[in-house]
Order: sequence, then C-alpha cells, then structure tokens
Amino acid sequence: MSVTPPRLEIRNLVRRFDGRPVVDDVSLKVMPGQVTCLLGPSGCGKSTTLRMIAGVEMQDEGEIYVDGKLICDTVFRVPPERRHIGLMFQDFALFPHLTVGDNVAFGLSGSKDQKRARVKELLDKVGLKRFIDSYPYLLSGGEQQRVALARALAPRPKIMLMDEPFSGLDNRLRDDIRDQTLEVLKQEDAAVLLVTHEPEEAMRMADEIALMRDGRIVQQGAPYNIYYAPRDKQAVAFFSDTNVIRGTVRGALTETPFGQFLAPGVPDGNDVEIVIRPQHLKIEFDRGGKGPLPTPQHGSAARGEVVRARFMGSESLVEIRMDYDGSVLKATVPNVFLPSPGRVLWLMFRRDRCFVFPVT
Ligand SMILES: Nc1ncnc2c1ncn2[C@@H]1O[C@H](COP(=O)(O)OP(=O)(O)OP(=O)(O)O)[C@@H](O)[C@H]1O
Repeated sequence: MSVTPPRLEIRNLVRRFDGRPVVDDVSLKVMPGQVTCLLGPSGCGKSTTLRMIAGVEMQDEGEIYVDGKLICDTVFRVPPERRHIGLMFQDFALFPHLTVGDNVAFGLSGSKDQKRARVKELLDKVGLKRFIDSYPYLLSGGEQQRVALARALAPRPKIMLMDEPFSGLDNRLRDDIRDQTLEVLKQEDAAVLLVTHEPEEAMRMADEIALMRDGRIVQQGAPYNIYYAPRDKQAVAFFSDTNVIRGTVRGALTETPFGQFLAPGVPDGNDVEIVIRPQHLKIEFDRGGKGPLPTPQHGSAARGEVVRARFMGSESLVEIRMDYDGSVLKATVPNVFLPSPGRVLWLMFRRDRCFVFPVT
C-alpha cells in the first residue's frame, strides 16, 4: 500500500542569527488541500521559517521536502524559482503598469490562449473577471488583494506560503476576503502554510494550528484541540483572557475558595495554577448574604464585589474583586448584563472547562 507523502515537510529546521537560534528544531507536515497556520507572537520566528521554505533564507540545520523529495538541506538546495511555491505577503505589490490580467499572467508559461484561459479562470474564482483589462489603481485594497492571490496561484504552485496576508485590510473586509481566499485555496488543492499572530485568523482559516513560541513549535493540532486542550497557561492566554487561581496539591487534590480540584500526577506540596476563561466562570446572585449551594459540575461559589461592567457588543464583561484575596476575576455573560460597582455577586468554576497546570 503506498502512502501519500506530505506535500510539504520540514524536519528539524534551525536558523541562528549571531549564535541565537530564532528557529529552533522546527518540524512540520502539510498535506495537499490542507491549511496549516503558524501562529505565534511577533518575533517568534514564523517569517524566518517561511523564508527558509521559500528558499530566500538558508537554514543552519534541517531538511525541507516537497512530495517526499528533498529540496533543501545544508548542502543541497533547489533554487526558489524551481520549488513550485507561491508566495503572498502583507505588502503584496501588484505591478502598477500592467493590467489586472497581465499581473495574473506574469509568472505563467504556455501559449497566449492557454495563459488567457488560466487568467480568466482565476479571476472568475476570485470574482474579478470584469476587471481583467483594468489597471490596479482602479481597484480597492480588498480587490487588489484578491488579484494578488490569483497571481500567486496562477502557475499552480504545490505550496502556498502566506505571511500575514490580510493584515493590511480593514476589519470589515477582512472576514469576507479570508473566507473567499480559503475557498479558492481549497479548490486549487495547494498545501498552505499561513503565518499569523492573530488567533481568530488561525481559528478561521486553519485545518491545523502550529503554535510557535521562542523559535519552537510548542503545540500542534486542530484548532478545537488547541483551544480545549492547551498545553500550558500561555497557550490558553493566546486565545482569550484568562483567570488564574493558585493552589497547593495534597493527595492529588488542591483546595481553593472554589472547592477542590483534581491535580492528577502532581506531587504533594507542589503548586498548581487553575486557569479558566472568562466565559466559563458562572455568575450567581447573592441570596441574602449566601451564595448558591455547591454542585459537582461547578464546585463551591466564592463571594466578590463588582468593580466594573462593560458591554462589549455580543457580551458583557464583568470584573469582580474577590473577598478571599482581593484579586480581580473577569467573567463574560452573553448579551447585556451591567451590575453596578459594589454589587455582591458569587462566582463558580466550570470543572470541565478549566485547566490545571503544575507551576514549574
Ligand atoms: N536577518 C536577520 N538578522 C538578524 N536577526 C534577524 C534576522 N531576521 C530575523 N531576525 C530576528 O529573528 C527573530 C524572529 O524573526 P521573524 O521575523 O522570523 O519573527 P516573526 O515571528 O515572523 O515576527 P513578526 O510577526 O514580527 O514578523 C526576531 O528576533 C528577529 O529580529
């Protein structure tokens, strides 16, 4: 039985600048038709990884394979123009002196008719066929971006590398263009590696997310796996606000103002951090100085007073100063809920939505 090799595979890539590894042992596979997002904060080495795959930067260690064939290691190197890789960056520049059609045809070979047919096919896919003979300056930012996508896809690259391709667009345009881009990329069956520092963008676009930090991939998986099974506190914090409660473990349990939490595998005496997102804190009303009764799903309630509440559009964010140590926890509630400062409320923790991490 033959197994299809990944369209793109990088193994143990390392790149050092002045002796400092900015890409540190990065391995990754992308299958045809799949979108993988390299997600991480500014400076973590995402663009450098992309540049090595494109062939414009040389790695110090590691190998790059396309369809199972080596295209680059530290001695052998296929030049960038022969890697069948399409590139799209934030500052995609169309050639101003060429028409939209000629921009898309730029990297194409073949007869005039073949080129024209491919240009029309792609402009049709991105919904811009009517602009084929127009000049780029007549197009909006979003339309120019779609032409750039058509141009990058025209030579049927096996792999598309995209570096923050949507960050130059205004917010309202961005969601639509992301969705359209994704549809076109899927139709063309390229393997896509997209770099972004925006978690929402990665969630929206990716089949797989590779979370990168300090030059390393710290976690990789489907977006919901990373969201619901983050490997550490920073991985939770990358996707949303967080609340953190500290406790000490005794007999695989830690006692907190919210009741007991399981801390399996953590030795006695070690501290743990219990991390929960604001949408998973449950707000309860005060009942004559008493909170709600404990439940298995939510544990015990802890008392606090509202510091402030703000309406955020589809939800309200309530900040509550807790009686037990004066810390402020954040809870979000759907729709409008704006209790006055000083009002007493009780908070409960959803046990199936919090994460317990050992403090190292
Ligand atoms: N040619 C270079 N010489 C020296 N240092 C470099 C060079 N290129 C990148 N770096 C450094 O390597 C680190 C990683 O940069 P890189 O651009 O890959 O990060 P990034 O995750 O893509 O960040 P951003 O989203 O801000 O572009 C940074 O600290 C950067 O300053």
